[in-house]
Amino acid sequence: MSALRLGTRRSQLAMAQSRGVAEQVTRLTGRPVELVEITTYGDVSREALAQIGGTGVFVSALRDALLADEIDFAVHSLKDLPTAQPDSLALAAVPRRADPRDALVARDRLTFEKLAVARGRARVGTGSPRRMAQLNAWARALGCEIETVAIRGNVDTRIGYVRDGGLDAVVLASAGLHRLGREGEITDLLAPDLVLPAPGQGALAVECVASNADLTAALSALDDPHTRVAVTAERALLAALEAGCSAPVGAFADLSADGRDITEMRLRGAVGTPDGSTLVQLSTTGPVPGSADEAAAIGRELAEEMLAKGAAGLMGERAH
Ligand SMILES: NCc1[nH]cc(CCC(=O)O)c1CC(=O)O
Repeated sequence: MSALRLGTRRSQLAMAQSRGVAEQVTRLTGRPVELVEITTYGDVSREALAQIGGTGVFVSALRDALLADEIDFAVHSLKDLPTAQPDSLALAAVPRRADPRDALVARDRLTFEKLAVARGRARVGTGSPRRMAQLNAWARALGCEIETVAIRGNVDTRIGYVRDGGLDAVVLASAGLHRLGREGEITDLLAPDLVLPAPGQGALAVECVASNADLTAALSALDDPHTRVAVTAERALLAALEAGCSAPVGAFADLSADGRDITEMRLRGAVGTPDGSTLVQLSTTGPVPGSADEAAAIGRELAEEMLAKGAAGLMGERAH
């Protein structure tokens, strides 16, 4: 059988994610998979992610390769995927989500609280307005101030800022550190009560052309329906706020189990100013939605409530 061509970015994280999905595809479908490396604008640009638009920069080159039939399928970090799905491409699978939380990598193995109170204005590296807003709000609640410093670069580069003493800490997605085998660097996992992750954080998206029904069906073997429902609600919230992945929006849907059965979904959303002076945070709990459409409706409803509480004014420039 001919190998399926899996397009992947060249970064260590993308390669790790793609290798993991390739193994799963081979295990579940019996088809061999070969990796095809693609360079994206997000990988070569030195501009701050927020300035080049954030939404979609890592994704569009892989999608172009799909539509040009240079590859058969692609794996994206779901949080980097624009909320509008093009008709020509199918989101064939959302595999079971890894840890959705943000992780702190701090000097002297400090937690966020210890770091924030340890000295005046701890320097915390993150380029994400969402993380800035919530970390600054948390510091304010502790009666301290931190200095958030915009950084970019791969995981090694970011951790390097702490190693060389330039920063007191950096914040990264726990899932990414786990996928790279760097989870030992984590000194604190940030509770979603205090720092809501980005919509879709920790989840992957497996995409192929919509016209390839056989491949779409084969890849759907990797789909985790609970993860799909949760991230659908989170992304619908983001879309209804008309915000992009570089907006200061956090969203997290957790499904709670009653014994073996998953019965309830709680969706939380947050939007704030990067300085943390204002934060709108709302949540809703109800029965687990029975379909993606129902999940999306819950996300949109919560977004409407957030907008009614002033969320729009907190998002600054609308991304796309
Ligand atoms: N924006 C870059 C990005 N996209 C996905 C991840 C991590 C893995 C994930 O969230 O699934 C990261 C790095 C980070 O936020 O630390």
